[in-house]
Amino acid sequence: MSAAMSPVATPVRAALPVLALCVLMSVAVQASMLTTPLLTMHVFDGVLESRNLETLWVLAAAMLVILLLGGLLRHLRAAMLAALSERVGRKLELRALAASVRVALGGERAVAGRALQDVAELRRLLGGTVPVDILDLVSIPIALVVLWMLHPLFFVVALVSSILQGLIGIAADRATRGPVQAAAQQEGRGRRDLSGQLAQRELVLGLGLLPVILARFAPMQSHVMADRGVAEGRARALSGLLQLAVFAQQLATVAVGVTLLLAHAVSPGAMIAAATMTSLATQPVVHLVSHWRDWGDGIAAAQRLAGVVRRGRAPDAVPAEAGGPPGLRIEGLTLRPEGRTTPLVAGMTIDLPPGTAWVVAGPNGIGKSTLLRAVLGLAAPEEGRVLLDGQDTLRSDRATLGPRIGYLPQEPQLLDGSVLENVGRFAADGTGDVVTASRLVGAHVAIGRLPRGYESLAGPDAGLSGGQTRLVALARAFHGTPRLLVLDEPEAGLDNHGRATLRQAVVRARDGGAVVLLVSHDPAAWSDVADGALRLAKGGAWTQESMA
Ligand SMILES: Nc1ncnc2c1ncn2[C@@H]1O[C@H](COP(=O)(O)OP(=O)(O)OP(=O)(O)O)[C@@H](O)[C@H]1O
Repeated sequence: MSAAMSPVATPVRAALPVLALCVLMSVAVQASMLTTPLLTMHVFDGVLESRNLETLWVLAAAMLVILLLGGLLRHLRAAMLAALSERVGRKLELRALAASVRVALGGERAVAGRALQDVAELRRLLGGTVPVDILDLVSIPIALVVLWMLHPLFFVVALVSSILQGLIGIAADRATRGPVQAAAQQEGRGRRDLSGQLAQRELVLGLGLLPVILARFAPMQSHVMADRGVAEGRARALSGLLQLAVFAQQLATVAVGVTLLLAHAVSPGAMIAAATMTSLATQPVVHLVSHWRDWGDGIAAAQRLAGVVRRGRAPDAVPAEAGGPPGLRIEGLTLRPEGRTTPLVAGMTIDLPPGTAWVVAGPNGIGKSTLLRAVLGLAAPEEGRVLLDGQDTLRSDRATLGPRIGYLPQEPQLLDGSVLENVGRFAADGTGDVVTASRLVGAHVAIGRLPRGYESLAGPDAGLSGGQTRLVALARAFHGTPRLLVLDEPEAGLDNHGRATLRQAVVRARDGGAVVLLVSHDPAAWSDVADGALRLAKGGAWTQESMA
């Protein structure tokens, strides 16, 4: 398996012992199936000649027992493969989700949904008939050995046919994979665009945009159908070719058998056994080719997942630097998001000690929010690093760093759960802390007015107003005693009283030893609270100004 597939290969590697057992079971299952033609041969050659019915019954009973055992093993193997696919699927799901959340930071918001669909696709593939068919391919070498023992010419016919069928299988993969992948990509893109646009339901209906959006979706769907049609056509043609190859093999085996029989080189039983064995051994190849769509979609899903997991790999966490400066150190930071020629921030180096507050200022679109995200370790810089109390925020264990940070994004959102859980960051206890944080930012009264107070539901579909959402999110930012408080335009939507309360909350956090960084379009209004301003300008220029 290639390096690109390694994120998928790793959980599969962990399952190797079980897979090895499944291979052994497959050998036994196939051997049991291939025993039948051999016993039939004995019936033909031995029983018919000796007319000994007792031998016939013994052979029949032996055949029955072997077939029953084979069936039992087949059943056991199916159960083991199902459990294995479930386990691999669960591991993949967690990896894919964690990675897709990190990929989504770069702006690909729908990536998590797609990744989950891909895991489901892969689960279907692993839990379906394809792994069984692949394992059953062991029938081919077993049959080849037995055919060699019956007569080398049977072996040659089977070998040539197996190679031919294998080549047809590979051709089927090559011919169908491209169009299947193209169709899946188009479909994914189209669905993402459509669901993104339809999420703005009021806008879409209000402005009468639905017909336009659906009209744009239709041609994309027909491209998908066309790609799938091409793949289906090719697969049908190759499947027909495969059937032909199987018939040709059976005919060749019978022809060789009759020739050898006439030359007294084999017995009639051996000829029948060779023909039956040949068709049994080719069954898994025929199945694999006829299930082209399953493995085509599955492989495409695995490749997409591998891409997401690779792109979303968390940077290796490094321990905090012993003797690192307390507070926030921004060291040689250059930010240049993908696709930009000029940096948003160039070579920023500053120390912001604990117990200080700073306003980040600059015109619209200059890079203020991006700087805050880089400080939090959410956006990777082109150069430089950010240390919070000596801990690199990008290369850190987020579960440890998270509780030390308070963050109000520019467009705050709440997660599905109660207001209490949202403010308290889903910690098991700490109602007191939640109320303290809510009081501090002036959210307590507004929360009290909600139908179920702190137990009211929050989250995207809970129906909280924009103002209520901002207040709850502000309380969440101040919850606990964050060492770093990052607030992106915290005054937005607040009235004069709200602003005054927010100011007091910032003073409390600052005096409690936090470093506060806040974006404001009116830095002068913070002059009595902030120690200074970081001003961003065009081309990555920046200045640090004192407000004292
Ligand atoms: N991940 C990214 N990929 C590409 N471009 C990005 C990325 N992140 C930010 N940008 C671009 O960087 C620029 C600065 O955006 P940012 O939101 O940081 O500005 P801002 O100063 O906070 O703006 P505003 O005051 O309007 O909120 C924008 O042009 C934005 O499109």
